[in-house]
Amino acid sequence: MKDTSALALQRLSHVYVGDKGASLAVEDIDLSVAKGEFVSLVGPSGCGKTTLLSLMAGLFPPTAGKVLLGGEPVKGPTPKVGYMLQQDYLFPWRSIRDNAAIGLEIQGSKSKASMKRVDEWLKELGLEGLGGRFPHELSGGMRQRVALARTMVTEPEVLLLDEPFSALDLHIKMQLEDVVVETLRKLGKTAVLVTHDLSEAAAMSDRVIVLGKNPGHIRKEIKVPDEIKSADPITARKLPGFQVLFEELWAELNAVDRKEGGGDA
Ligand SMILES: Nc1ncnc2c1ncn2[C@@H]1O[C@H](COP(=O)(O)OP(=O)(O)OP(=O)(O)O)[C@@H](O)[C@H]1O
Repeated sequence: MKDTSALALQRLSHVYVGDKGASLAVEDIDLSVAKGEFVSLVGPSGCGKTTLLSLMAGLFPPTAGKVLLGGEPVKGPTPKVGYMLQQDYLFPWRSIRDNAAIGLEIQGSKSKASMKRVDEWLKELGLEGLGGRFPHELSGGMRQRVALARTMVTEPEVLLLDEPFSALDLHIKMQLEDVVVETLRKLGKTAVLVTHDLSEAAAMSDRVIVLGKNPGHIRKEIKVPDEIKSADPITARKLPGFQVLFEELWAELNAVDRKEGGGDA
């Protein structure tokens, strides 16, 4: 039967081979993400979160198992998947508008119509009138908005978010979490977030996957209650059930640490 999820990992394992021999990073991971769903991956350092995102993005093939995107095997990087990272990687010599258009250039789809889309995204993300400025003239939060515009302009189906807010001040980070959730919900996009911040995972997600390590594996899946996941992340944190959810995640991560000598969450 054809897999109908937006993104699926099936019996996925990955072994890194280097000078010091082979090491099993993740083993036997099964995960299905539905279209429009927001899933977070949390777990101790070294449990394989970035490895999983890289495999989802098709940056390298898994040692065993499959990654499916819309039911089709991922064979390499594809424009259907967008990536947002902790660093914004804006080019300092390019204007904000030209930075936001870089994905289009790489795809060879830069045109008058697609540049109109760039302008619309800059406006949508609160950057109207700043297209002619340069990255050094913008704050960290605004630069991450440009990075989000650059990603959204290429119209990916799935967004992979690798700690994109971790370098930002708390209130900027919370504002941006809201912007990302609102944008993805409006367009029905699918997202997978890697974060060390349990509050962020709880406030943004429909589902949180807690990973264990040695090798990386799925330890527990925690569904976010409806009242929390239907609120925006800032409001979600104020709801009575939020603390309960946070405590559940906290207890689970501490259990990983006790069992596996975890490292930072
Ligand atoms: N290129 C590589 N070569 C060899 N081993 C690697 C490589 N990349 C990652 N690993 C190992 O694979 C395991 C998973 O690493 P990964 O970076 O995916 O974990 P992580 O959960 O993202 O960690 P962190 O939270 O610290 O970013 C670790 O044991 C790591 O040392």
